[in-house]
Amino acid sequence: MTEYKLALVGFGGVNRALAQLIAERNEQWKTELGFTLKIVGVTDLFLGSIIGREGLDAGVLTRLPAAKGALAQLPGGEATALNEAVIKDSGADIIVEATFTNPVDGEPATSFCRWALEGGKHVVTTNKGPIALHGSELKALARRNNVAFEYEGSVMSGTPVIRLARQALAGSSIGGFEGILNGTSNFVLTSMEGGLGFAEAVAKAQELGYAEADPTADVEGHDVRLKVVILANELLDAKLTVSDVTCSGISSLSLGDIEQARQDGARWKLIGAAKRQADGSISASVEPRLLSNDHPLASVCGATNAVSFSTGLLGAVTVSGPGAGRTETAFALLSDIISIHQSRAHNQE
Ligand SMILES: NC(=O)C1=CN([C@@H]2O[C@H](COP(=O)(O)OP(=O)(O)OC[C@H]3O[C@@H](n4cnc5c(N)ncnc54)[C@H](O)[C@@H]3O)[C@@H](O)[C@H]2O)C=CC1
Ligand SMILES: N[C@@H](CC=O)C(=O)O
Repeated sequence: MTEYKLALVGFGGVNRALAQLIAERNEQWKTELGFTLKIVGVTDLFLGSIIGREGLDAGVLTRLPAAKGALAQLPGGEATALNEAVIKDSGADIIVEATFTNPVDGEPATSFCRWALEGGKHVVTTNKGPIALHGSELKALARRNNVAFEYEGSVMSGTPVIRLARQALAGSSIGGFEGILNGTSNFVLTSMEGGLGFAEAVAKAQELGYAEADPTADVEGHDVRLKVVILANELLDAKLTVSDVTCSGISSLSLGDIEQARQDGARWKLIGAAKRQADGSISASVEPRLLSNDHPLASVCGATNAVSFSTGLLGAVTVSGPGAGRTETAFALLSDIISIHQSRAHNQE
C-alpha cells in the first residue's frame, strides 16, 4: 500500500481541515484511493512546529488549541515555526503549503515552494501568491526536479476548475472566461441582499473561514485578480501579470445600491474575466457588474462561485460549486494528492 508522508506548512483553517479528513478517512482512502497519508511535520508562524518522522497523530493535531506556540505542548514540539527544517528535513514526500496569500510578492510561500521542489519534494498548495506571481518559474523548477506542483484549490476552492478545464476541455478552444471567483465577496453581497450591513457580512465570512487574513483582498478584488491571472495563464496561454488586470471591488456598494438593483430585477456581482482579442492579446478585468436576474451568474449566491468558459466547440461551459471554505479547500489538496498518485501509477505502467 502506498503511503505519502506530508509536511503541513501553515496550520490554519485549511490544513487543519485536511488533518481532520486524514484522521477520519485514512482507512477509507486505502480502499477507495489506493493510498494513505501520514503527517510527518507541521509548521505554523503562530502555533510553532513539530517533526515526527514516524507519523504524528492527525486527531491530536486537530484538537490542538489555537494558542500561540501550542505545538510545543506535544512531545518534541517547538514554540517557533522551523519552516525550513520541516520542509527540508522531516522526510516528507509532499509539502502541503497553506500559509497566507501575499498578493504583492507571493513570499514567503514562494520560497517554501522553491525549497521543497529543489529538494525533490512534490508541492500541493492553495496559496494564490506563488502561482499568480511566480507560476512559470515554479512549474519549470518542478519539471527539472521531476516532481509535481499542483494548485487546484487556488481557484474556486474544492470545485474542480483548473484540472477540469486543462484536461477535460483540452482542444475545445477556450477563448475566455467570466466568473464569480471569490466566496467572501459573493457571500457579502448575498448577505446584504438579506439586509445585513457590509461590515457585519465581512465579519461573518471571516467566522466561517472564507475570508483572507486581510479581507480587504476579498472585497477590493485583489484576490480575484490573482485568480484571473492564474486561470488566464493556465488556460489561455496568456503571460499576464497582476498589473495587466484592471481591478475594482465591492466596498463602495451600499445597501441602497443593492436594494435598487433588486427593484430593477438585477443583482450586483463581482466578476473576474479574461478574453482573447482578435489580435491575440488577452484583456482581463475584475469589477462589480449589475447582472439582470436572467443572467446565468445572477443566481449564484453565498460562498458559491461559478465560472463560465467560452469555448469554440461547445459554446459556454459553466462550472459552479464552493468558492471558499476550510473543508472544501482541504478537498482540493486531496485532489492534488490524488493527481500525484495517478501520475505516479501511470509512470510505473
Ligand atoms: N479558506 C479558504 O476558503 C481558502 C483559502 N485559500 C488559501 O489557502 C491558504 C490558507 O488558507 P486558510 O487556512 O483559510 O488561512 P488561515 O489564515 O486560517 O491559515 C494560514 C496559516 O498560515 C500560518 N502562516 C502564515 N504565514 C506563515 C509563515 N511565514 N510560516 C508558517 N506559517 C505561516 C498562519 O499562522 C495561519 O495559521 C491561504 O493562502 C488562502 O488564500 C484558498 C482557497 C480557499
Ligand atoms: N478568501 C477567498 C478564499 C478562496 O480563495 C474567497 O473568499 O474566495
